Amino acid sequence: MGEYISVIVDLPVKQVNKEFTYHVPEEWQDSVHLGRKVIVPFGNQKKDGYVIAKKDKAEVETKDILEVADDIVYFNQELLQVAQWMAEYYQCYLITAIKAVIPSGDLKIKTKRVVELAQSKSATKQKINELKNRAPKQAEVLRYLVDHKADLITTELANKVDTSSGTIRRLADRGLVIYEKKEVKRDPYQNLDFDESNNLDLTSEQEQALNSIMEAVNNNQSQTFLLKGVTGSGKTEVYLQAIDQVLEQGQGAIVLVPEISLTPQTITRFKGRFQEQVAVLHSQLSSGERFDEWRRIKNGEAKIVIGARSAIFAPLSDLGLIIIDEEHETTYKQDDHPKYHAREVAIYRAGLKQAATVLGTATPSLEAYYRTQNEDYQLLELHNRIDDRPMPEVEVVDMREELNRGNRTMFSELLQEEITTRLEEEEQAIVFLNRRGFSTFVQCRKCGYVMRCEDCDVSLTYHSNPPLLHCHYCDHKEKVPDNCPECGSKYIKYFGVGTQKVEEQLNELFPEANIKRMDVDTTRKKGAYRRILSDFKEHKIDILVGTQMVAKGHDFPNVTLVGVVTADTALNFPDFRSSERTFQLLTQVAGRTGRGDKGGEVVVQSYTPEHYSIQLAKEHDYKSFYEQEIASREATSYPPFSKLINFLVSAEDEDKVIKNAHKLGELVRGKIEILENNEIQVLGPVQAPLSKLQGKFRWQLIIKGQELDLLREISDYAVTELRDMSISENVKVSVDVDPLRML
Ligand SMILES: Nc1ncnc2c1ncn2[C@@H]1O[C@H](COP(=O)(O)OP(=O)(O)OP(=O)(O)O)[C@@H](O)[C@H]1O
Ligand SMILES: [Zn+2]
Repeated sequence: MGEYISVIVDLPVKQVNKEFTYHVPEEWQDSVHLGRKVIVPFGNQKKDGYVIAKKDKAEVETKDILEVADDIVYFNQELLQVAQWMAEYYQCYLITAIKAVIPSGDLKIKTKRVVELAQSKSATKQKINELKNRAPKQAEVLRYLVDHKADLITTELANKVDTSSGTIRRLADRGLVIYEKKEVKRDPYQNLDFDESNNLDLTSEQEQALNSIMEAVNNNQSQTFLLKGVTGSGKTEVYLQAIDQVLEQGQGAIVLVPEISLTPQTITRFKGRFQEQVAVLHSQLSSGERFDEWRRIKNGEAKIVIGARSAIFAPLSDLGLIIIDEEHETTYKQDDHPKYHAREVAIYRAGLKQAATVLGTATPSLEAYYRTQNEDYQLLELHNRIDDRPMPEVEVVDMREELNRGNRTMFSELLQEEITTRLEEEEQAIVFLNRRGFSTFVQCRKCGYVMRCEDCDVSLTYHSNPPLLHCHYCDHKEKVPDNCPECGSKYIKYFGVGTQKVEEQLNELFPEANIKRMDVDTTRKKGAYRRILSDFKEHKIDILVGTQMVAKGHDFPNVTLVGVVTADTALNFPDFRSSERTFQLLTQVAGRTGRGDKGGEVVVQSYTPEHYSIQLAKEHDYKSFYEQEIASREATSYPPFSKLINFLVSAEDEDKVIKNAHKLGELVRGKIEILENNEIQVLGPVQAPLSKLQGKFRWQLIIKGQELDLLREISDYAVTELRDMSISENVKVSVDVDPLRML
């Protein structure tokens, strides 16, 4: 039985994107099965491969596998199905999808050599009596081992009884202790205390939401819910109690949060309720720590997984519930192959297991809310904040008028007044700006030349400490030139505002206040993020300045003011979702205030205050925003009224990129003609908005239509044809199904 196996070879190329059959020698036949990694002869090479099935016979002549790679079972049938679905839906190689699903990096089990008693306790006690006078230290060590179950290595044990390692060696020589290899679990949270928390009494809205979710869970229905709850309405408490009930039924749950919300506060809330049953997976863990958490999940020790996007692949055996918090966040979509969206993967996986999925947010993506309208998803709403706290008052300030009145600073009079009041009242404020650095571009005043990254077609951002120009796309850094590289003049000037400058100006205006900045630049060091947040919580900081990082997820009752320095940054992006992004971001950041009983206010500064995203965010009016936005999507037939595939053509040689992009366009249009379809639209090819990145020129092409299957057929055809042509050598064509960002 099962002499043969089907293997997916770890070589991401088109010709290899299929199953290969190998023979398994007798000695390995029991251990080699689905999910195991093997080493196989491939051509005249050795390659890794993953077993996706066992077979009794082979249709073709087969070779023997060379080796079994390790003793890890990387995936089961369920996760294989998820990978297969991803490969098909997002058009990538199966091996690429499989590798997204399994753990990567250092997959070694950490062990230590601990000292243990060689004989039974009663036998040892006898020896202690014999040794007591002759070798008192040796007796003490034995006594310690009788009394404690400690798993200590030699030096640790020697320390405990204040002796040297030699004592323990002598005991080993006498055959009284032995060394045992013991597994060590790397636990990234072992040094943290979690305050235990218990279920709160739910509000009636929370109760209703919970009941609907549990009805689906209890009936094994793979229903998707959209839990739309205003900021501070207690969505997290609903998740916690749903999970509690899922656990009681012996099932497990996955909770996805955006990487940026994976704050100590969030983890504490889950660990505080469920202790070591919670496993945490995110990119800041070492691969060893991640592997240990992965194994805790796999062997059933941890039944709740909280993590960023890729935690959707956690190897839980009996999945009952998936929660996706802040469902609208773009980080749920992966930028590299497989370019999956965690929400779609979640819904697929939940379908396999008859599990329920809950998408939670205050500002649903248009796609998700649309799906509640046609009853694909079930809508659950929390209209009110906990304790009926009012939504924060939002003031929109027209910065053009400020300038007319002679205010040349970046802060409106209103914002300055409000900050002053907060400081007097000993309350706290958050000041938000979605751009880091000091000045966002540097320009010669004489000739107008803007300093740009050589490898990316973007302007360089000036950072003040140390004074360097940074590329935010490739992390290249360079000195600020004394003279303009173009015309040689000395009139180099700094324009645009970043968080560093905001911090500096706030320090000038409010010298007595304690001001801290939180963005990528101040949180690089391990633990920095946690420290800033805990300082803010303990009110060691009065004003927290920052990017997205300050905008999301936090629950600080003493924050009574949020200032948005400019609301317009996202609006100017060339993307059909820019209004949606702006509305979401403003609503989220506004939601960080008024969470305690002191109320809260928001000051939003803008140069386009009349824009509906800003006006409706001010009114906390999602419904009107949705209606206005969905109408414009329908008129232009953008998602959710169509499906998109984006092709990105890139290479170091610009001419080649242009040629290939046009050829791709021809192939796509030709195929559409053959299909006699006049509904599918082709947009482009055009130069991508980010026209050069890390030394590569970029063009793009979008196809848009009702039926994704048709779009995929076109894409498959065009990409394969192009790949076979000689002009495409050294050119990369990357396919993105359901693209979220089109830069
Ligand atoms: N039923 C309840 N009774 C009392 N307090 C509650 C209840 N539910 C939640 N809370 C508290 O209300 C606060 C806000 O809740 P929570 O953070 O869960 O809201 P949220 O909807 O997830 O917020 P956001 O989307 O803004 O991050 C928290 O401090 C939470 O502990
Ligand atoms: Zn660059």
